[in-house]
Amino acid sequence: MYRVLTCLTTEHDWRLVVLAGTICWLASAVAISLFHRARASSGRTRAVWIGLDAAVGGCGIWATHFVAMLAYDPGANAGYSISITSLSLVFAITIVAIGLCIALSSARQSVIALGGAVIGGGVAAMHYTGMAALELPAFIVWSPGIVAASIVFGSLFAAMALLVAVRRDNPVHTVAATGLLTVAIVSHHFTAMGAVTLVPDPTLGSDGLSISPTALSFLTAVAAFALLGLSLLASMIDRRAKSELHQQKVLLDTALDNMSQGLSMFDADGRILLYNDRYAEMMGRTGIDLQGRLLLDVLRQQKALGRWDGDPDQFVASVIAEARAGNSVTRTVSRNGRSIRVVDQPMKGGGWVATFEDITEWQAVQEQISHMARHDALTNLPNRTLFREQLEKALRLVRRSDQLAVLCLDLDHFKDINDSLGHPVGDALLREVARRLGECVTEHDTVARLGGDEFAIVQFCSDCEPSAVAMLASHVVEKVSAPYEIAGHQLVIGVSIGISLAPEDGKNPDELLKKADLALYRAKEDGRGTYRFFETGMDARAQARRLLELDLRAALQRGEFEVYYQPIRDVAKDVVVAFEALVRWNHSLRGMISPVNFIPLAEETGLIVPLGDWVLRQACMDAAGWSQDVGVAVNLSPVQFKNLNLVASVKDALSASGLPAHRLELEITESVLLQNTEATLSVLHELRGFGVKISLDDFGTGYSSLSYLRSFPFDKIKIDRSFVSELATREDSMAIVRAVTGLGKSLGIVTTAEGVETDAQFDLLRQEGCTQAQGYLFSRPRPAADVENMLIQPRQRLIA
Ligand SMILES: Nc1nc2c(ncn2[C@@H]2O[C@H](COP(=O)(O)O[C@H]3[C@@H](O)[C@H](n4cnc5c(=O)[nH]c(N)nc54)O[C@@H]3COP(=O)(O)O)[C@@H](O)[C@H]2O)c(=O)[nH]1
Repeated sequence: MYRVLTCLTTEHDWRLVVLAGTICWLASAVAISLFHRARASSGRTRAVWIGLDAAVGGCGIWATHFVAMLAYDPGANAGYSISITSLSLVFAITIVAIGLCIALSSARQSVIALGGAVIGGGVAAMHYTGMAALELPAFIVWSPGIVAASIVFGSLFAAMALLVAVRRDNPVHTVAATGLLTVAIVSHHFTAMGAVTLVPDPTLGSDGLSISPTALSFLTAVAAFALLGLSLLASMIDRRAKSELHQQKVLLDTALDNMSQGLSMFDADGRILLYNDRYAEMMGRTGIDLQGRLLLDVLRQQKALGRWDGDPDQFVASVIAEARAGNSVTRTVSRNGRSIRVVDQPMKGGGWVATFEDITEWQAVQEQISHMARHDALTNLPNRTLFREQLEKALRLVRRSDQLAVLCLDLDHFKDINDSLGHPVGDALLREVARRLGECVTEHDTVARLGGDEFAIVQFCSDCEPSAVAMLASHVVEKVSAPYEIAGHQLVIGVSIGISLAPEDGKNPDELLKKADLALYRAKEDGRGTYRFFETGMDARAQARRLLELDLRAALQRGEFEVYYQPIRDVAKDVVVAFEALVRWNHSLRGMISPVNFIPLAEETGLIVPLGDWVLRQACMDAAGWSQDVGVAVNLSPVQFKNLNLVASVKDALSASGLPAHRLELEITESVLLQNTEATLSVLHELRGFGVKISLDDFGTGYSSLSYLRSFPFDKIKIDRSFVSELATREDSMAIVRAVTGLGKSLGIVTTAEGVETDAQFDLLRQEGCTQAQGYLFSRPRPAADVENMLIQPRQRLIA
């Protein structure tokens, strides 16, 4: 130890020692920093960092040595062999590289310490080779103990330096590791120098290929500083780039971890490069290490655990092929009862990015929307759209031995129930009808609600009896017609059914529905509450109906209508007190057409409005010219009440004819009061307000006739002829007539019996105190020209 200190204090120039120490510190700082870079990277990048670190470290050690040698005064002129000096540099770089490789090969402390010790060995190898390059007129005698100590110091401190460096890549540890590595090099050098004893020998000297210590040291110092400076700069740039990269990674991780979607990125071989937790969670891959693994391995593992049931090889091969072809693929998979939409988007270089979205709720909403678009909200039955689809499907499947029938259903007089009892009752009734229809069919059949009170059934039946459709239809009629108990009301409703059959009646939905509709129309015409199959003639009837409609429009223009009058007599006085105006159609080709054959069509088409207007004007005009001031009764259709001009039309008819308002009676049926009651009552009050009389026609045939009497102060009740015709034969009819006439008397309302055909009926009506009578007994409806005759010939039947 004393020898080492003596060498340091007496044989070295301190200024150069400080320079050597500075170079050594810088070289150590750069070497530690590059060591950190090498540790933070992998593969080829790591190899580059190791190479650079070895070069910098080796050069640093080498430069330190030769600057320190400049500080050494051996007492004689010295030179350095170029070849051995160069060899010492190669030793320094190579052995430092080996030490670094060892230290970076494992995370174990012992291996890292070994790597550090090898680096210390490299320092020693360089030093003693460098000393061998020294050319002096003397030879060196080495002190073995001190040589050994120098090697131990170098290796020990270098090992410690790496152990500190790997603890953490922060300034404190970096400075500590740098200090330890500096100590390793410096302690080794000066200890080794202490082992030297020079024995003068004038025969020894330079071989002429040596460089002077001053020149070598200067060049070494400059080169070392330049190299170290550049390396330090490279390391700093790298550190900054790494730091930015790290920040970006943190941002990326934050974004990935907070995404509602799952995401994973694969290279061209299907290796997982990146993924977020949501991906692992959605695909049931939590708890397994996914980073850097091949998707194929992951899927095989999942399959082995029973968590994936596909063919991993086939699946991965197809995904890779699609990515290579540059195709974007979307598919929906099911995991843990959830639906996941997966989109594979190809990347440059053959890899792909996969996004995973949980679409379970979205799918449920879509299904709900689709269900709503194809089902009726009230009954949850298929609507018209779905019905057509199912009919089309059934038609595609139908074979020769199958039977396919389309049944169109219409509830009889549903509107009356809906209007009189309110929509909630109507809705409940429709729901109950739907339920009953469901009970009538099999799982092969479809029941649909086409709208309002229209339903339809497709009966699909393989190898069944031809009568199966008829059986179904009559079962439906029976079932639907059974009484209902809804919101405290006892209701009865009938159903009419039209049936078409495939393929005989048609091969497409439109044809079949049209024909079932025609048959339905016939069922209604035939009294409702029944079913009818389509027959060829029905087409012709429909055609005739269409022609009638066209004719009806033209008839108004051509003036083919005529008003007939039927007298209404006062029972007590036995005189005509009014005439009912009844329209007739004097068709140019078909002769006289009864209103029962065209009024319903006129109402359906809206033509009743201009026609009714015309009758009103004509009746007022005719009545104004009669010789006696008797009344004139005009029928108003419910459709006319929907027309906002009704009051104005009545006023116009009166003012145009000059007929006093009190002579005009307007007859309305109960169905008028069923529709939009408030507005209807206000029109009735307005009409009555200027003196027109209002009569309630066909009394007793509706749902709640009595209640209508409370809703409006009618001037007259007309007892329906269905009661009058059975007056003499049915006690209940008699009771009804008695009740109505009694009611009229007590309310001060005139009662008119319609359809009086016999003296017996007339006598009974007189006995019951009925105010007025009308019917064939007195006269059939007659042309206007016969009115005067009817006025002067009381109770005499006029031959029609
Ligand atoms: N909105 C309008 N409706 C009108 C108009 N003109 C007629 N009608 C309605 O058409 C239905 C059929 O009328 P019509 O064939 O004229 O039959 C009337 C009488 O002929 C018939 N009647 C009269 N007495 C008897 C009888 O003794 N026996 C018997 N079998 N039938 C008889 O009754 C019809 C009159 O009924 P009502 O109107 O209820 O008083 C009919 O509903 C007419 O209302 C019109 O211009 N507008």
